[in-house]
Amino acid sequence: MLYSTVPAHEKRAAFRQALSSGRLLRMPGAFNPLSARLIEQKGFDGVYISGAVIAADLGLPDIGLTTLTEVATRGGQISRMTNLPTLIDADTGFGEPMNVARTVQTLEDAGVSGLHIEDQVNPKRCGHLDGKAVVDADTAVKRIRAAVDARRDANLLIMARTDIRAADGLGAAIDRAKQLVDAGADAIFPEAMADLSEFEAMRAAVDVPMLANMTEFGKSELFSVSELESVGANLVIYPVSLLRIAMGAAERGLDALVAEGSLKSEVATMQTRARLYELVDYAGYNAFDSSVFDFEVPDAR
Ligand SMILES: C[C@](O)(C(=O)O)[C@H](CC(=O)O)C(=O)O
Ligand SMILES: [Mg+2]
Repeated sequence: MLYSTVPAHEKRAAFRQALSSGRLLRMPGAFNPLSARLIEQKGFDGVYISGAVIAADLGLPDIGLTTLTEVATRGGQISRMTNLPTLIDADTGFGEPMNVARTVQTLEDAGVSGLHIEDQVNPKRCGHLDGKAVVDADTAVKRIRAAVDARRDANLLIMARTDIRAADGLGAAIDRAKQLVDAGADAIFPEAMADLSEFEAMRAAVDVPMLANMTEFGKSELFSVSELESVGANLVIYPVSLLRIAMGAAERGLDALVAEGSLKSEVATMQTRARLYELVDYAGYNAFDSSVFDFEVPDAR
């Protein structure tokens, strides 16, 4: 009822432990707090909170327009709805290294389990688009050092993302990843790897957990869980997938309403009222106050 029952520091400790297990952790992106509950019920290992989704949700492109306050608010809303660890996209850290420090503390207060900071210039863009530019190594390293020094819970995972692969190739990505790990990054997010062998090369180069980004319509092929396991990835995100699925369904539903004058034909594919009530735990609230749920719910699954 109401919120997650696991405090943030325990989720962070559990996340650290899971990452060291050698198992590939699967973290779909939640597009709202409710979808985080679905991700948890389906048995996933964690919840990703995507910057692209936060921006898209507000009707904005993913070019660094969202503010730290907006991102932290969403991070808190999602984190408090799930017992799973959450990993949030902190983009470039919202400014200079001192801003990065504030970003880390603000996101830590929001209850996330980890965050990633990337080495793109401001304004940033989606990592799977052409024409990205990255900052020099010194600036990238300063961002990570500031992030690591700012956290108060030693288990808050600071992940360094590098976007340099698209501009300067795999060799540069490996060099950059090593520098970021030396600067204190707990994990690495090599963005826009071209194929499995690139993940494998990155894996061999650094000895911290490595993330694979399986975003659709991007630069990377959509590798399966077992393929990613075989190259030593520790974590896989499906950052925008649930939003794409939901928006695809919404668009088809609206087309049907226009064409048919009613949504009758769509009802079979909708989440039922009963399932929604199960997900938001009406029964739990009723145990607290029996007047909450004293009605019949039609259409049980
Ligand atoms: C992971 C990512 O940073 C995100 O914001 O979810 C995006 C995803 C996307 O735009 O497909 C990225 O890869 O840059
Ligand atoms: Mg992003």
